[in-house]
Amino acid sequence: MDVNKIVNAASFLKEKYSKVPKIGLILGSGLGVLADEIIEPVKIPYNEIPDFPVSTVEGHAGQLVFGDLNGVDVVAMQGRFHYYEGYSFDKVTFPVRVMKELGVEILIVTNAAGGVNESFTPGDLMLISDHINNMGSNPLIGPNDSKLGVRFPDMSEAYAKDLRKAAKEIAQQLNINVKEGVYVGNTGPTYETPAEVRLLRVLGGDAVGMSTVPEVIVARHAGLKVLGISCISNMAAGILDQPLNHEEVIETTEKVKKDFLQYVKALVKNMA
Ligand SMILES: Nc1nc2ncn(CCNC(CO)CO)c2c(=O)[nH]1
Repeated sequence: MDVNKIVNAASFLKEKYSKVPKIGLILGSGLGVLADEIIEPVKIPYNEIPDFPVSTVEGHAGQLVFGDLNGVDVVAMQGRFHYYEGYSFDKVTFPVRVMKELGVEILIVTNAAGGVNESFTPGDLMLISDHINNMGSNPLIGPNDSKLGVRFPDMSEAYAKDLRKAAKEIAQQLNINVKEGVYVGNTGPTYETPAEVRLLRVLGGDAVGMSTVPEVIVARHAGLKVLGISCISNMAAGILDQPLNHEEVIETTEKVKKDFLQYVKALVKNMA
């Protein structure tokens, strides 16, 4: 990872938005609607930001949105980058490095995911308690730049306990039934097979997706606190014995957006 590119991109963005965002948000498939809630937004298309990739997936816009969300200065990624798009892990996680350089302290990462835990129902929100990196690689492989983080980062609390505790309390206050579980990150772009789902369940997985793990690894390397939320957009392969498709993912996230918006806005306010 080239530190000069991180500093250059951050300098470009600081010219556009002078405040220091405390919270960074990565909005998954169909969840970008949260960025539309940002007050006095400053929107910067990814293709204008030096060394930023561009999103190529339906349900992922392609812009950074700075502004006020429930009284807190935030920067939201309306559209994320995925390894399956052909981007390197460096490219996928570059926005997290830039968020750190901008002064972000807490990263809220969201995604749409398949339910591996058979007690889940499409439309559930799941607080991520931990993750399993099933992507066969790691964004930190290669020379370590100590200016960015330590060589061997601790991952025993990748998802901050205090933030998760507060998030569960807020869910109760809002009467939102939030699950909690382990997110498994696959490379994609294929959805998982029924046999893989059975393996992931044996391994302790509760939800499966194609993102989040690289961004969280880099966020922890950079010293950001992390809170993760999955929107269970369908059940994983073999559970309902029906084919999986991206259109269903988008449809389900559309159905849950009211609860999702209310919940994440309350979480942000609590982090002020
Ligand atoms: N069974 C299952 N359901 C899912 N819903 C969302 N995703 C995350 C992947 N999202 C892709 C394709 O929808 C777009 O980024 C998945 C997944 O990987 N598996």
